[in-house]
Amino acid sequence: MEVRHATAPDQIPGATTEWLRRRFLAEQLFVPGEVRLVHSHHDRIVVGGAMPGDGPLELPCPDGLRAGYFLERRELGVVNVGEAGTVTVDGTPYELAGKECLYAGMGAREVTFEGGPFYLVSTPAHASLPTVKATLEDAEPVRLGSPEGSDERTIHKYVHAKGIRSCQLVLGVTVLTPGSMWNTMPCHTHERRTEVYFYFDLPADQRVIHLMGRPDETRNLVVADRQAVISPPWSVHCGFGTHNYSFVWAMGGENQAYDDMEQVAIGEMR
Ligand SMILES: O=C[C@H](O)[C@@H](O)CC(=O)C(=O)O
Ligand SMILES: [Zn+2]
Repeated sequence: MEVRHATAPDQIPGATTEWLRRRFLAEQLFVPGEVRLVHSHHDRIVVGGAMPGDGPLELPCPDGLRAGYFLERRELGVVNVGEAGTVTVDGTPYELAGKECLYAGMGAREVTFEGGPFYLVSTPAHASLPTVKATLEDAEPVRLGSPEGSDERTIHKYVHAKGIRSCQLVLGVTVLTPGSMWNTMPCHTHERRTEVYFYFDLPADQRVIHLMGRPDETRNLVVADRQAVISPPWSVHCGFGTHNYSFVWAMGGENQAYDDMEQVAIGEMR
């Protein structure tokens, strides 16, 4: 498991492209036959990729977690970012089609993956909540954006206060309509939550230009398919693609009501 230490906004002026990418971008989460994990000390979010090879793959418990098993004091969100797949939690199989989600609660001892591949997000947990699967339709799709703003998209909220219950995880999938390229504009910060964007369904030769940093000191990361960007509470997170795409957004922190949200007017951005 790779460790990413916490960062502060005063590190951004003067930061090189390479420094920003090492701190905030997870480039290689998907390797056949492996579960790859990245632990950010921002809200202790762990993100990862599980890409089964020939046989099923088991969720490991990396030494760095200092736990008896992965979900001993954590909860987990899984999204199938590929084709058909199965996630088995303590012997119960859950079939997930592309973009479908499974929440596994604290205390589940064995999680195995077949097919997929699967994107993983885990946050610390204090209570054991039921393991639940949801389809895109279960997530009550919300249409946002307009053709004029080049940001028509559908938001599917999976894990949140009125959806699948969790201790702190909030997670969903946003699908851009062909012809649209922008997500999350006007952008925002949320002081009580760290968020990770995982971009997928992007052709291999296309990129998303992801904007991060304080609203008045932004930087960009050029992101390829199946890469994730860690957004600390002080950072904006938004982007535009050279092609339409989808992304999983997931948050950890103490706020699930979204009332820590600070909207940024487009004209305030620098
Ligand atoms: O805090 C909320 C998150 O940044 C996302 O839900 C935003 C998003 O999916 C979008 O506007 O497309
Ligand atoms: Zn956000």
